[in-house]
Amino acid sequence: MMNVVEAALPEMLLKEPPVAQRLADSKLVHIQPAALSVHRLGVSYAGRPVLKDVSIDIAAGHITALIGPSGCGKTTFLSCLNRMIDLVPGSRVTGQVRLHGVNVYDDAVVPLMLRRRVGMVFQKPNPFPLSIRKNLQMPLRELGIRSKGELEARVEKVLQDVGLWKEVCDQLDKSALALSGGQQQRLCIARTLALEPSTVLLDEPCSALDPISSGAVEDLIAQLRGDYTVVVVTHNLAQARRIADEVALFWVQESCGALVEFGPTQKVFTQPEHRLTCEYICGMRG
Ligand SMILES: Nc1ncnc2c1ncn2[C@@H]1O[C@H](COP(=O)(O)OP(=O)(O)OP(=O)(O)O)[C@@H](O)[C@H]1O
Repeated sequence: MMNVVEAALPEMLLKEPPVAQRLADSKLVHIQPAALSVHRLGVSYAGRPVLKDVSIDIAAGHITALIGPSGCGKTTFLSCLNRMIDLVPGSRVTGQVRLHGVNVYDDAVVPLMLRRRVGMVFQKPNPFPLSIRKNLQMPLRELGIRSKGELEARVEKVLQDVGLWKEVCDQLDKSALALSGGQQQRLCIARTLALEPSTVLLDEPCSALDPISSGAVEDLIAQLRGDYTVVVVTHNLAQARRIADEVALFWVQESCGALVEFGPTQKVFTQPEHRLTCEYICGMRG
């Protein structure tokens, strides 16, 4: 289901209306069932290939988990989806990533605009060293919201959305760094959601947290289903099984990361097609 923001997405990603018009005219912009369509993606760092020939369709509104042993290219894959990879010196990307039909590597796409639509949350919570309120007002101001009343209402809304409002409503002017790790991570997710993304990328969002905080963040991720397209890297297979609609297993093959298996979670965990998947989920490999 497309919301208004997604419907306007291609234009918002592009620098100039004439380019958007040209793409629309050439029928390159059209709605696809997949939110993200990755075709023959390859990545190298300083000439060393680390990911090869990955093709995958990520369904809109679903949660897709990326699993696999350390170094198989999960983070690299994730960072191609919103072009965070552009920030790594010496990185080179080949192939295509299409977001609702738009090639995100098109020259006309503005990476900063893309990253608003495709937000990212990292392993270690990274709130700004500012108050809780300011952490959220900053992205809201980026959206052009200036009215004090609207800013207050939006701050409350995103905190409600991540289940933090009751915990922090009487301490909004306290430093975000004084929150627990789990609260900081939920605040970082709130900060990402404040920019009204269509897609949220999460790179091992629970692995730096204690079990209780991890559970709270996991519950929050599960609640994003339907409203956002979510791609999450996790080493926690039980977590992938609990929250993901689809699972992608990556592996290092011939010294380079590759996609081994991709499919519905239930199928990957109970009837895997590949021996490596079977061995990995049974704990015999990886
Ligand atoms: N900035 C970089 N410069 C050079 N090589 C890199 C860089 N980032 C990652 N790599 C290499 O690319 C390969 C894939 O790394 P990546 O972090 O994507 O794997 P991963 O599956 O996410 O690993 P982990 O589960 O340990 O986080 C590894 O061999 C890694 O050493």
